[in-house]
Amino acid sequence: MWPPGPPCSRRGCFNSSDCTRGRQIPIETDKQALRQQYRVKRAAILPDARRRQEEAICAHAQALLRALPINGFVGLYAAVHGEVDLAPLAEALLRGGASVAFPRVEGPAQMEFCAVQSLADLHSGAYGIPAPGPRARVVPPGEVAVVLVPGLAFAEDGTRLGYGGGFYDRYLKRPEASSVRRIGVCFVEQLVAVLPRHPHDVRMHELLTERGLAPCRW
Ligand SMILES: Nc1nc2c(c(=O)[nH]1)N(C=O)[C@@H](CNc1ccc(C(=O)N[C@@H](CCC(=O)O)C(=O)O)cc1)CN2
Ligand SMILES: Nc1ncnc2c1ncn2[C@@H]1O[C@H](COP(=O)(O)OP(=O)(O)OP(=O)(O)O)[C@@H](O)[C@H]1O
Repeated sequence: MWPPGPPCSRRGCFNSSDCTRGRQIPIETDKQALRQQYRVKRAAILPDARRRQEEAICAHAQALLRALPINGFVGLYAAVHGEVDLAPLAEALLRGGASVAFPRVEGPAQMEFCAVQSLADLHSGAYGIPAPGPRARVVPPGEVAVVLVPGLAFAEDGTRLGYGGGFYDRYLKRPEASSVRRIGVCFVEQLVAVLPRHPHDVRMHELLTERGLAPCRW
């Protein structure tokens, strides 16, 4: 910056007043800025590339789930706001007779996974997201074998940035959910080296992108 503005207020720092060295940025502000940044990044993926990437992600997921002896439910999600659309995977799993569950927001702080037999069982729910209706059976977390988790961004260590409701964190922190295999799902554009992490943030075991499944290093 020229001419130089007022000096940085930090003692011993000779930079100008827009210097960010040594400033304690609150973690929430940081997350909000990152949410906006990754919403924009995800929206910038062109339709053709997105279709190819989603096809690859669904194919990797299907191969993975076919190879697993799954006794229990696969927790999916109904994509919104440009999340990776797993509908073809959901259709294939349901056709193959797998037990499939989708999240339903139960209140300001709680989410449950509920059993569905068909994608037609999903109706507009909280936040306008398609969700199982009120009569759908709640699957106890202990019966959920694996959950595919959407996010705005994921870090290499499995830290996830969601929309800020804390629903997945609260769900996955429940002691009955401790054995659920947690797989974050995103496009490679949403991968980041590090993300801010709160003590309540529950990390993913693996990340699934169009490149395949990668374990998270904790
Ligand atoms: N597909 C999907 N289903 C899901 C979630 C999710 O992240 N994705 N959830 C995960 O927790 C739960 C719903 N949680 C949500 C929490 C906050 C907002 C929210 O505040 N949305 C903003 C806009 C977000 C954006 O445009 O990026 C809003 O409505 O103003 C939405 C959903 C359950 N179902
Ligand atoms: N286990 C928990 N117990 C109590 N509060 C929690 C817990 N997990 C998250 N929260 C609350 O939820 C809020 C949002 O958390 P965070 O910013 O990590 O959301 P997110 O993971 O991005 O959102 P989402 O899971 O809905 O996509 C936090 O400010 C925190 O108060």
